Amino acid sequence: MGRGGRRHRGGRSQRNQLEDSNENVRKPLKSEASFDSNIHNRTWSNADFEEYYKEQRIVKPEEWDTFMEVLRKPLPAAFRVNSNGQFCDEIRSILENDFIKSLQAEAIESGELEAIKPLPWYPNNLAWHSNFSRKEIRKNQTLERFHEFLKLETEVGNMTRQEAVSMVPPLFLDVHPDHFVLDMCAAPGSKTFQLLELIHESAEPGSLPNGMVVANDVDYKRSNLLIHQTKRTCTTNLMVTNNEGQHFPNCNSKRTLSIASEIHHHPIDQLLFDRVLCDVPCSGDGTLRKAPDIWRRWNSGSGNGLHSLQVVLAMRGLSLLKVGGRMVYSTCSMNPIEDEAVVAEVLRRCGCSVELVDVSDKFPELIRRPGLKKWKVHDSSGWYRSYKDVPKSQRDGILKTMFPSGKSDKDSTCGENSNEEMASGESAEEVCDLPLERCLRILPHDQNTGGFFIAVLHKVSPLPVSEGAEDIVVEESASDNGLKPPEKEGIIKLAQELGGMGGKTKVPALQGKWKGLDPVVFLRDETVINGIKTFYGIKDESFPLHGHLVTRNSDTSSKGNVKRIYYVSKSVKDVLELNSAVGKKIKIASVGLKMFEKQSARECEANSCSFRITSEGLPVILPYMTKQILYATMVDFKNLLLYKSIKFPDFALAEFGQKAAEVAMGYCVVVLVDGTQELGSEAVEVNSSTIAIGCWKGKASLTVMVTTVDCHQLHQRLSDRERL
Ligand SMILES: C[S@@+](CC[C@H](N)C(=O)[O-])C[C@H]1O[C@@H](n2cnc3c(N)ncnc32)[C@H](O)[C@@H]1O
Repeated sequence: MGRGGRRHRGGRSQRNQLEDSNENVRKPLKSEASFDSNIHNRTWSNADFEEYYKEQRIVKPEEWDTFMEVLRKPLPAAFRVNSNGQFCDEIRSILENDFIKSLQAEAIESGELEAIKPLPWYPNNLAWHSNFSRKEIRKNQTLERFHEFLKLETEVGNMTRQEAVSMVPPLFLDVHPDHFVLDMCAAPGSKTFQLLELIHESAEPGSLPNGMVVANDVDYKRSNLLIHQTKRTCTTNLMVTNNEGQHFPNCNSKRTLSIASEIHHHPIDQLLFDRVLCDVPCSGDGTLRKAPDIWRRWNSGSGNGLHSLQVVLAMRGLSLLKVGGRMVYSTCSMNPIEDEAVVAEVLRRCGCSVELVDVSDKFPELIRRPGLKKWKVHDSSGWYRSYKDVPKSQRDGILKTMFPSGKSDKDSTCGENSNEEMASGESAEEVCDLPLERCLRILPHDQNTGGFFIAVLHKVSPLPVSEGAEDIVVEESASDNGLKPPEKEGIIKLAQELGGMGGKTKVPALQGKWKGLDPVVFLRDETVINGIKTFYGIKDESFPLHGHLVTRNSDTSSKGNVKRIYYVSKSVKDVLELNSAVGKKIKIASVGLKMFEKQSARECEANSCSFRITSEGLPVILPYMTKQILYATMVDFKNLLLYKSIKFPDFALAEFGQKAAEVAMGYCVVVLVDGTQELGSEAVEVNSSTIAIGCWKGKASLTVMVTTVDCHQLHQRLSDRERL
């Protein structure tokens, strides 16, 4: 059984928010309805924008008109087939063999060559581009079947709508299943979803990868979207946190990773990550085609205002990265102040310890441009070629790190070609001497997408002490905030250094309390754990529950206040165990996979276990269950999906009705047998194609515990299979 299939349930409104939320721009979420009604009143131009990017020469003059023309066109829809989804192959085949052909006529009518096509640079035909915008797909009658297909498969978690360019950063991160990955600014979670897919790649049903993903975002509401979105991956290897990325706390690790820790004789290892995705908040003008309201509010100040936050986020990412690890820095802005200037500053600060990786041979079908080496800085007073031209009055908003040389008038040395004064007294244009051409800029007219910027960084050695937060060990102590004085000083010093760049960086705020979030606690109630094990026939040696179950409620007393129990992988368990003290600083919004949910007392009459298995938990635990399993033929299975509740004598196969009547009251699993399996066999032969649903065995009937939309989708999929 895959992890992505048929377990998505969730309110319509939250789903809409997910789809509508501009994944890249910091702005309030808004409804699609208002987007549609306002779209015609919008101005699809901005003189300042045009002046700015002409001056920055992000495209050649002869390309300018095409660049602007494409920017004013609605963004074509793009979507991904979830690679861990149970029906991944079937869905890809429907796209390749059915929709490519059936939508062709419509494409020709609209003057396009093809209606949908796989993105050539995305592996295994799993990401698709449509030449129709999302609005066209919704409104066009001929596209109705395709729209319904997209809607249903997205709703049940088999597909994800995601901007094509937003799919790029995880690809360059090169994630393996045993990697510890930090997604620093993760919400609403499209890229986290991809990272989880990579972590789970090629895992057998029920086997959990060694790696994990920590998905962090400062915004609590947006984190909830992420939690909702990633639920469909059915992963036990995820921790969602709510910290400021630039102050992401140091955590303890069992691994002995850091050479630095030996050199500095640190008493404990610090948790460092194999991969870091630093997809920072940005001005977002690469998303103009999707969010045309940006035309109206665009100005050069937005990028300038975000530059220092972007630098400190990237620096913290690098300090949390293991030596030998890789970090991808990305924005959906085309602005060099948020892009190349940030990368250049990070490289300057890190010296030889960090390299900008040349990825020009990777994903060659992805059309990209090299990063800029020259750019200027602009504010409401005009253009500056060099920091020394910036009047004192403007130096609060314009920082030296925004310029290609990163130097102020004091530290600029004479004779460097980049800083020679022109005869007129005006500074010469600066040229950055770092290999910024290794960065990638994707422009909308390159391949009919949004705009995006990516830099791939490799950590060669520990960061210089002045920059590396990994050199600051944080341990709990009796002091009020848990920091020993010298270490506290270290953090303050770091913050001051970072703040010294002109940004408004504040000293890390230590969270003594959980600020509205219940603490994560390990479930130690033997009665509950043994009850679950006995009822479902789970053996600790095959699927350990002890130490892997957590709750969000500290009261696990017999009064039974625990309502939901989450299962965490070994990787997440280790991090949680070692950081229960640090946990006061990490705000954990969600951890692991919701595996068991409490039934109401009435539902549990005569039932020895008051916890049912959740839809998202079932694929993970099913291979290890030896009790409460029923095997149904296709007819009875489909009838269950269709009628939702069936009395025991009414099943097509009397033997199945009989078995259903005999199983213990409460939650049970109905597995579809493929004709070769014995109806009465004890253990489930689970493989990636096993189809199973959770049901409730009552006094006289069996009732499915799956949402209507999931039942509908599964019924349709099985009917399609029978037809073929
Ligand atoms: C470009 S969006 C991230 C998109 C996300 N990676 C995805 O693929 O869905 C930037 C995110 O950064 C978050 N953010 C802003 N400031 C932050 C900070 N200081 N630390 C962590 N996250 C921050 C915003 O809430 C926003 O969700």
